[in-house]
Amino acid sequence: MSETSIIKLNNAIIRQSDNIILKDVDLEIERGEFVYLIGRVGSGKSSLLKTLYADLPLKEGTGKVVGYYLPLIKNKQVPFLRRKIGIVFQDFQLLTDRNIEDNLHFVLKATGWKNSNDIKSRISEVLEKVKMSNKGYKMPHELSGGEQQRMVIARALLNSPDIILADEPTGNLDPETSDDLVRLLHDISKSGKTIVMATHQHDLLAKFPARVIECKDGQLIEISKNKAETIIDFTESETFD
Ligand SMILES: Nc1ncnc2c1ncn2[C@@H]1O[C@H](COP(=O)(O)OP(=O)(O)OP(=O)(O)O)[C@@H](O)[C@H]1O
Repeated sequence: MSETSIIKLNNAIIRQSDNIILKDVDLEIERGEFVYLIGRVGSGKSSLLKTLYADLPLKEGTGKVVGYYLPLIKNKQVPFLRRKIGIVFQDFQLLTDRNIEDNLHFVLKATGWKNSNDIKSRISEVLEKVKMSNKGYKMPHELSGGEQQRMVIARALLNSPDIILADEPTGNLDPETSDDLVRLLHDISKSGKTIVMATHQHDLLAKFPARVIECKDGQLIEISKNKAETIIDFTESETFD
């Protein structure tokens, strides 16, 4: 693992139940990289992300994520790995019975924060990072889809993770709101965080170029290693519904 790589899988096989979803998986991602993960429905994007946060066990091949060796990770280590990884899904999973600040407070308490001043200032820091400082008092249902997703990102940032794994984070958003959210994720990555984002929205790849990896026919394929190559028009090459 190079000194700067934060995710590394070698010769990995990813299964769901007994079925092989991806094989011969070699993947190395550097600290601060932004990576799009594309591929058809059912091609294995979510399974790969789940492997990275140890929701799917890695039993074949090797893999290391933020210093944790996945094949031998113990159940009690998983929460510590997850603190270094912020997870953002398509469906916002804010607690609907409390306002945003209380949602964030709940997570900090659950992850060991005790001092109420520290908690308060961390909440304002993350709200500021997602440009939602003035909306912390709102209930989730009082926010738009894009705003809720920003709050989910704020929550993912609470414990200063090294990596953000985003699975279709723009899936429920209109195009303009999607652009804003992806712009935000790119800004976050510029601050040194690694972002892996699964998406079907290929227009985003051209608008906000970055490395692209595709899950295809049971394998991971490097489509473009660097930003410049991303300017390919993916929308014309294939439709990934
Ligand atoms: N819990 C599970 N048990 C068994 N098979 C599963 C499970 N979850 C996913 N699969 C199967 O694994 C394959 C890969 O699914 P996965 O969700 O990783 O694909 P994906 O690329 O993320 O798809 P999508 O674009 O629809 O989110 C699919 O064939 C799916 O049916």
